Amino acid sequence: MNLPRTPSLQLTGKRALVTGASQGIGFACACALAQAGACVTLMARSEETLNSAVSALRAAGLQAKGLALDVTDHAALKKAIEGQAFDILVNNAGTNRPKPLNEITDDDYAAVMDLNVRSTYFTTQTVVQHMPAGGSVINISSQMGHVGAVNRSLYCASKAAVEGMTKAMAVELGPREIRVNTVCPTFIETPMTKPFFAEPGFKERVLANIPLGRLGQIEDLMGPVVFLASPASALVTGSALMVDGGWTAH
Ligand SMILES: NC(=O)C1=CN([C@@H]2O[C@H](COP(=O)(O)OP(=O)(O)OC[C@H]3O[C@@H](n4cnc5c(N)ncnc54)[C@H](OP(=O)(O)O)[C@@H]3O)[C@@H](O)[C@H]2O)C=CC1
Ligand SMILES: O=C(CO)[C@@H](O)[C@H](O)[C@@H](O)C(=O)O
Repeated sequence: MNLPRTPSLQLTGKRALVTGASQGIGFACACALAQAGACVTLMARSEETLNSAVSALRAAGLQAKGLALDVTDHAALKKAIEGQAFDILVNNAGTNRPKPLNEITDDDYAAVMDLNVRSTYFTTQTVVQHMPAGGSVINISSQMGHVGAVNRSLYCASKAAVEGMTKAMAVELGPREIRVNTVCPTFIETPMTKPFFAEPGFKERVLANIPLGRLGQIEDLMGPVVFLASPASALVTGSALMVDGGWTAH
């Protein structure tokens, strides 16, 4: 009797692009994909931080390239990756400006929506033009795309928009055998969230909502990203993979 076989999690020969990859969650995603065998292009604005990240991967014997670019500048993105095909796209670059609803300005709105929503939308539009069948788009959303939180109306709106575009793009790109999914982390201490963790009582309030009883770590995203990039998730599209310790389960 032939036993069914677990599809491979290996990404050897695959080309991946990760936005916001010089630190935090994006860096962990880039490491995960490279450790699974992919050749990874890491994108971020600061050339210095990006070079350190790329050097760290290369020093570990992994295949990595750097692309110093502002991901909100589509024209520059289009030009930089012209003629290149990627099998995997991780839209990770994102930001947050937590404030009460009545203090959010037009500038806050534009900054958060521009990076979290508009750049995710148009980076995907650009990259999928040359993405082959079997390709995978992974949007780093958040548990906040599924629940509300005080002072997070703008961020929650942006991540809910990412959830919406993910489903619609999954439907539209399905016939080309391109899958589109989100990964939704809970709170993880990174350069973005460090100032929030410094607020008195913040960590305790976060932990009170996580049934598994601990904060996330960047390593918690690595398995989910490799899974969604690989044939192990071949029939998974339009879905949200919660990496939230159970926050949204209650
Ligand atoms: N940390 C957390 O608790 C959680 C984070 N998330 C999401 O994960 C993603 C990453 O978050 P996190 O790692 O914390 O963020 P960080 O701020 O620590 O890292 C952001 C990365 O994105 C890059 N970046 C920022 N703006 C741009 C831009 N305009 N163009 C290109 N690159 C850019 C930064 O480099 P540079 O500044 O040099 O461009 C950096 O590499 C975000 O989408 C966030 O919403 C989701 C849930 C939880
Ligand atoms: O998405 C997140 C948690 O799921 C975090 O990035 C937070 O929203 C953080 O940015 C915050 O608002 O404190």
